[in-house]
Amino acid sequence: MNDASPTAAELLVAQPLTSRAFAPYGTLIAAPAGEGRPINGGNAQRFDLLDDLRLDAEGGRPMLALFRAQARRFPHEVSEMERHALGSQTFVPLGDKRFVIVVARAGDAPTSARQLAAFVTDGRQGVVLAPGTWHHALLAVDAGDFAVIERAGSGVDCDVCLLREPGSVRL
Ligand SMILES: NC(=O)N[C@@H](O)C(=O)O
Ligand code: NI
Repeated sequence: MNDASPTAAELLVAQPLTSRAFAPYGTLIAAPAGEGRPINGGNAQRFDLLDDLRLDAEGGRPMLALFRAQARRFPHEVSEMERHALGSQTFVPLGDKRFVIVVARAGDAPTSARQLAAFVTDGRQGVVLAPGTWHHALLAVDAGDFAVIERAGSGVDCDVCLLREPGSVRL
């Protein structure tokens, strides 16, 4: 008889998103401090943020999508993760909209929620998920629109894994 007590389901606590903590999974997007480069006769400032979005592998093309997300209820179940092996996926809130991002490093599929990390944005931050980073589908804290930039190609670039040991994530 197996006398090992069943392990309690992992409850992930979403940590404030920082560049350093998110580095294994991708890139944090935030408006830089200070002034941008004056453009348009000084009527605007330009901030060049990223020029390495990985979107063209195997004939891929950049896709700009709009996700009109409903607010999720937290704690939220985490039992299914996905990855886009051929391209990055970028999420940028339109307006002050927080979201939770649950991730695992690219590579072998995670099997347990214990292998995951969870972050919550400050409402203005966005993220670029590096190609192959395992992640939960968008978990909006605040309902609203998100600009999403990803690779569009001939096939569907989305591998899904079901966690043998699921968990949940809370704010
Ligand atoms: N399904 C879809 O387009 N969205 C996911 O890739 C996601 O990460 O939210
Ligand atoms: Ni995705």
